[in-house]
Amino acid sequence: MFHLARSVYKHWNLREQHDILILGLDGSGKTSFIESLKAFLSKPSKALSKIQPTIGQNVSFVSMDTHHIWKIIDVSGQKSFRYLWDSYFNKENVHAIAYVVDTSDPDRLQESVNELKARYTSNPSSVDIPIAIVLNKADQCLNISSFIDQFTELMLELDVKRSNVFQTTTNEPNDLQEPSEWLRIQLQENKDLIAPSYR
Ligand SMILES: Nc1nc2c(ncn2[C@@H]2O[C@H](COP(=O)(O)OP(=O)(O)OP(=O)(O)O)[C@@H](O)[C@H]2O)c(=O)[nH]1
Ligand SMILES: [Mg+2]
Repeated sequence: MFHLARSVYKHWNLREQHDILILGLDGSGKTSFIESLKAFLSKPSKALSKIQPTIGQNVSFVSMDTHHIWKIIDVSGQKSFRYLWDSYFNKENVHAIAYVVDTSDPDRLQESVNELKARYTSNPSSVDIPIAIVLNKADQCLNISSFIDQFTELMLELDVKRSNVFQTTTNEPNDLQEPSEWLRIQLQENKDLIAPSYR
C-alpha cells in the first residue's frame, strides 16, 4: 500500500519536459528573445542591454506551470558555431524550434532562409517538429512582407507540418505571448509524434 501511494505521489509530481531549440543567424536576437520570454513569464531574466553574443550554446530551464517545464537551448548563430545546429535539428533531440530572423537586415534574408532549408535537407524527418518563425526587430523593419512571403513559401515547399510566423520586438515582452502560447499548444497536440520526457 505504501509503495502504491508512493508511486502515485511520484507520478503526480513528475513534470513534462519539452526541449525547445532556438536557432537563427548571429545577431538576430535569439538570446534577447529567450530573456524577453522569461520576463513575459515573470521569471528572473537578464537585462537585454547586458546580453553578449553567445559562444557555443547555453541551456536554461523555464517552469511554464506546475506540470510543464521547457528546456531552452540557445545556440550561437555565428558561422563558426553553426555546425552545432545539426546536432540538435532532429526530432530525437527537440520538441519544437523557434527560428529567429533579423528583419532590420534584408540583405541577410536569403542567408537566413538558406541556412534553415539546409537543415531540413539533411534531416527530412524534422518536418514533424513544430517551428515558430520569429520575425524579430519589428521595430526596425521596413518591409515585413518579403520576410513573411519567403518563410511561408519555404514551409510550404518543405511540407513542414506545424509552422507559424510571428513578429516580435524583444524589448516588448508582450510580443512573446503569441509565439509562446502557439508553441505550448503545438507541443501538446504533437505529443503522439514527439513525446515529452518526464522529470
Ligand atoms: N532594435 C532591436 N534590436 C534587437 C531586438 N532584439 C535583439 N536586438 C539587438 O540585437 C543584437 C543581438 O542580439 P542577441 O540576442 O545577442 O542576438 P543572438 O541571435 O543571440 O546572437 P548570437 O548569440 O551571436 O547568435 C543586440 O544588440 C540586441 O540588443 C529587437 O527586437 N529590436
Ligand atoms: Mg545569443
